[in-house]
Parts: sequence; C-alpha cells; structure tokens
Amino acid sequence: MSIQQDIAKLRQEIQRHERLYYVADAPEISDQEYDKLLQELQAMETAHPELVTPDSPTQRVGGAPLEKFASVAHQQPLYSLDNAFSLADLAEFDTRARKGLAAAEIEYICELKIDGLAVSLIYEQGLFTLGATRGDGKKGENVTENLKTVRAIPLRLPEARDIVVRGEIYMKRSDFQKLEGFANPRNAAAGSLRQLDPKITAARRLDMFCYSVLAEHQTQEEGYQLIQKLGFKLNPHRRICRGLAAVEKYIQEWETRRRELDYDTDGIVIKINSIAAQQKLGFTTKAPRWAIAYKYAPEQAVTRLEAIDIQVGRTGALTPVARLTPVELNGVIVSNATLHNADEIQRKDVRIGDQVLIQRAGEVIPEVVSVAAAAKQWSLNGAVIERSRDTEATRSKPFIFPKKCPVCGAVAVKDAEDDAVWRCPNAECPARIKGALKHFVSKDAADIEGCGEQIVEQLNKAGLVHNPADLYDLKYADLIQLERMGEKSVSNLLSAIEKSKQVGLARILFGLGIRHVGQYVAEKLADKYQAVENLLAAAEDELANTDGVGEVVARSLCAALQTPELRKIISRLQESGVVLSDKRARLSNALAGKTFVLTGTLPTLSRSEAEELIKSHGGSVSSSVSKKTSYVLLGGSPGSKADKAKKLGVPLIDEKSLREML
Ligand SMILES: NC(=O)c1ccc[n+]([C@@H]2O[C@H](COP(=O)([O-])OP(=O)(O)OC[C@H]3O[C@@H](n4cnc5c(N)ncnc54)[C@H](O)[C@@H]3O)[C@@H](O)[C@H]2O)c1
Ligand SMILES: [Zn+2]
Repeated sequence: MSIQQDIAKLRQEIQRHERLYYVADAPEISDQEYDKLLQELQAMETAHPELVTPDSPTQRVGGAPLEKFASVAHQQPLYSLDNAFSLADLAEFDTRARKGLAAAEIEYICELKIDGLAVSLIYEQGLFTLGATRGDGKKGENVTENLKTVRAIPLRLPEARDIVVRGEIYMKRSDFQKLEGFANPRNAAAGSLRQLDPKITAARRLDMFCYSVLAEHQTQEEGYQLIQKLGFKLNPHRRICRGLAAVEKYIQEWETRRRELDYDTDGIVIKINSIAAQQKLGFTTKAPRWAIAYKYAPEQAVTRLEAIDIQVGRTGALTPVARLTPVELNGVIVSNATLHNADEIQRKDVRIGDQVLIQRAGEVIPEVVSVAAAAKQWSLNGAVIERSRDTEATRSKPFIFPKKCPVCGAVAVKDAEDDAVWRCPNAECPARIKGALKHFVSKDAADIEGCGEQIVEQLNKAGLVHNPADLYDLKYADLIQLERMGEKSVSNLLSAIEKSKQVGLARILFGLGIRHVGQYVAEKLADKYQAVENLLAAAEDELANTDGVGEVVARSLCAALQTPELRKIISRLQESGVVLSDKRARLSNALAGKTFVLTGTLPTLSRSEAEELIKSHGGSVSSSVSKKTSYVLLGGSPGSKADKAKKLGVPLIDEKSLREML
C-alpha cells in the first residue's frame, strides 16, 4: 500500500471514532487509544506535509453537531488544545513560546483539565440567552434549555452586560455512581446534556467549571476573577506558575492529588497568562498556540481475568464486573475492574481466562482495556507480553451474558431495543430490594447515619427490613439480638432513624427511588405540592406541568404512585411519624432571625448543603448583601459580596464558625 493510502485509511478510522465519540456519545476505544491513532497520523503527516488535507482530523476540531438540535454558529470558534504527552513535549512548547515572545521566562496559569464537554454561554444585558456545545468548533448545538437546568450556570447576572463565557460541563463522580449504564462520567455528561427533554438533563445534575471569557482584561486570571464576581463557578485549584519548573511542579503535585477530587480530570491545561502574549501567538487551525494540555499517562497493568460476576443494581441493571488475579496498579492492589455492559464484553471479546490489560485513567475504578488475543502483544514498562489465548493450557471461554437475573432468576429485559443495559424486571428481586434500601438510607435521601451497607444487609437478612417503612418499626429488642450490635450501636442507630423522620418530603421522595425522580425533580415536586397527600391526588397532566417535570417523568411517577405497594409504604411512613410535608425539618433555633449571604467555595459543604443547614436551624439565606444581613459566610475565592460586606460592616464568618454557632 502507498503511504497515501495508509494515511487515508488511518484518517477514516479516526473519523469513525470521532463520530462515535462526539456524535453518538458511544466511544468504542479509550481516549488513550484514540490519542495514539491521532499521534500516528500526525507523525505521518509531518513526514509528508504535501499529503495534509484540510479535512484531516489533525486540522479540525471535534465532531459534527447532532441534527436533533438547532445548529448555532459560534461568534468565535471553540478550539481544541494541543497535547503534551511528556515533560519533553512540554519543554518544547515552552521553548517555542519563549522564542515567539522573545521572553526569557513565561508566566503561565495551570489548571486542571476537566474531563467533560465544552460549552459556550452567551449573555445579553445580563440575561442568559444562548448556550451551545462546541460541535465542530465553528458550529455547535443549541442546548440552551438543557443548560438552564445546570445550577452552576447563572440565569441572570448582577450586571446588565453582554458577555460570552466558556467552560466545561461535567458530572461529579458521586452523581455518576448513582446512574447506571454509562461508561464514564464524561460520557454520562455528554449524553445527559444532549437530551431532547430538558427534564431528564435536570435529573442528572450536571455541573460546570468556566475557563474562558471573551471580554476586556489583561490576563487570563483577571478574566477569571471577573466572571467569578459575576457568579460563575471556577475551579479553585488553578495556579499562576512562573517558568517551566513551576509548571512541572504543579503537574507532579496533581498527578496523585487529582484522585481525591469528586470529578474526573485527564490532565493539566497550561495557558500563558498575559492576554497580549496570547494575541501575539494566536491560533493554528485547530488550537491556540498559547496553551497546551499535558496528559497524564494512564496507569496500566496486565493480569488474568478469573471470572465475570454480574451485579444487580437497585434499578435492576445487570453490570458485569471482572474478577482479576490481584495486581498492583500504582501502589494499590486491584482485584476488580468494570466491564460496563454486555456490548462492551462482546466488542472487546473479553473471555474468562484471558490475560487482560487494565488501566485507570482519570477515574477511580479501573477498566479492562483489551485482551491479549486482540492486541497481538503489548509492551508495558519495557516487558513484552505475548498473546496467550489460543494455547491448549490457557484456552479461554467466551462469556455468555446471562439471560436471567443471577439473583432471582427473572428473565432479563431491555428498556429499549438499542439500550446497552439488561435489567432484572422483578421488583421483589432481593438484590434490588437491598439496593433500594441502601439508596433510601443514603446521605442525599433519608440520611440515616451509621446505617451503612453492612447494616442494611444484616437487617434485610434477618428478615427485619424489607422496605423503607420497615426501618421505622425497628425495636431495641430486635436489634440487640443481631451480631456485632452492642447497646451503644443499637441506640445510635435508633436515634439516627428517629432523626431521619425530619428530613422532609423532598428527600424521602428521592429516597423512594421512583424511576426518573432524582433529587432535582423531588425538590420541585415538594416545592409545588408541599404535602404528600396533594401529590398523591395530582393527575398526570398536572404533574407534567410542574417546573422541572416533563411528560416522561410524570408518566412514570403517576404509575408508581398508583401502585398499592408504594401507597402502603407511604401511609406506613406517615403512621410512623415521618414528616411527608415540605416543612423543613427544624433541628434547632440557633440561627432564628439571622440572615446569611453565601460567597465563595466552602471547604466541606456545597452551597445548597450550607443553605439547607442554615435553614434547618431557623436561619434564612439571601442572595445579596445589605445592612440587614447578619453574616456573610465566606469560602475560598469569594466574589464581590465579600467586599460589599466589608464596606457595610457585616461580619464575615467561615464554615467552622458557622458550625460553632450550631
Ligand atoms: N475514545 C474515542 O474514540 C475518542 C474520539 C475522539 C476524541 N476523544 C478524546 O477527546 C479528546 C480530544 O478532543 P478535544 O478536541 O476535546 O481535545 P481535548 O479534550 O484534548 O482538549 C480540549 C478541551 O479541553 C477541555 N478543557 C477542560 N478543562 C479545560 C481548561 N481548564 N481549560 C481549557 N480547556 C479545558 C475543553 O472542553 C476543550 O475543548 C481527547 O481526550 C480524546 O482522547 C476520544
Ligand atoms: Zn433479580
């Protein structure tokens, strides 16, 4: 084959993966595999510059916009970023930039590279009027209605100005774990943002960090401070680094620290801080010359796949998990890896007994990347691993995805033909019951402290708890007989259960695990209906008219509320004294009569948690500082509210002092 044909073939292959990734939100290969293909193409084109075409993946950004949304032309293109896969690549970038700017040392700003998808937000006279995905960089999809459900996006700014802000939409790991069926949080974020029904987007709780603003300012950091003051959310971990050595230090520091974050990152973005310098260097067809993305190498290891277990979640989703011969992956012994779903197993042709390559990129749970039979050989840290499948001694067996739920034996079903996830449809399935109980007691729902996975299992196994209502019938005499339960733990558990009666309608509604009723929808319903009786009496079309609830949600909710099982549980909860009205649980009156204004990021509480905490102790929360404000609760990188408070002499307190007041 000629080099020309080789290049054409590789381009086609890359373009196919781009369509799968950007358009279908269903990548077939990992990002690292994709990056490798792109690097290969880049190397071939560098050797044969005459063969570069304008439509080559090395020359253009992203994927085509989906047709189901209206297309939006970006006023200024949304670029991609060039990559550095090593410190040597980075040094080259620094040298080039210093030459271009005739500078001895450059002031950079280093940021985490959030693994989500880029969007552009347009404000006119302070009003959020248009939000679009990046698309192919020049044209994106109009997803304004969906973006309006993202709480981190202000709908109106404190000033009536025209401004364009860009950033990354992402899904928190903790929220991703509550979902089933997506490969990773990025995928889930992209799939959630590109829903035709904004109510579904709302239920998924997306978040956003901003990283660019088209406005007048001298430095990148100044731009950030400007938009932070306007109420946008910025990642707090950015840092100004003077010179290459400082950048390298930042990169090293975050290599491990990023694991502690509640969101995936796939590298570090290094930008030149001065806007004048940025303008001087400009852009290539694909990316700015004044910024680069440093990508961390994924941690990989090779081991044997011993078995594939099927886990059954609370919604019945059957998730395959690989049991591995324990192996060390960057200091941690790993014995499980996710296989996502049946289609993934088939696509990768993963078989029991295979040597498998596992890796952990930004995420917490490692995944199976490929099997030895598919990649003829791998070289890993210098060692070459040969394929092993077909010798007599290591013959591996294809995995046949079970047609039945492995726990209860019910025949598995799919919600839709093209759905990748098989589900157990049996509401009485023990695995689903346990999953549902764990969900009910969890932090965002009834928040029964100390009632972890083990206790739930124990209570269920002992035949004491079958559904949420049973929890409130538990007696001291029942619990004290359980293994490992002393007097102290029994009374702690009982008082935690007692306390949970006051969490209010929204959380209990969420905790009941009704399909499509996430935290957001539950809050909207509680707001509108105030008491569970009103909700039970509501007709489907009335429910569908609720802010935040659409037809799909209303139908599933209405059907669920009609079932005698759920009605019974609700009435039993009520009889037990569980508050099923929106009256916020009053924990104390410590803050009665006090008004708080929140600004900046708090160390341990999210903004809504802080509001909740203040209200539950009798305080109130207001959005702007005035003479009537009692306290301004101050977090990291605060906005203009802090300045205003100082001017008016309103006391500033931190999270710790708030807790002390309680
Ligand atoms: N698996 C596949 O089949 C497949 C296919 C295509 C693309 N991909 C992956 O998609 C990515 C390439 O696409 P890309 O063009 O979006 O490039 P990129 O993700 O490497 O870099 C550009 C993007 O980084 C994001 N970003 C995150 N934090 C940022 C910050 N602080 N400042 C600026 N930007 C920030 C922005 O969305 C920006 O558009 C790669 O990770 C690639 O592996 C994978
Ligand atoms: Zn089952």
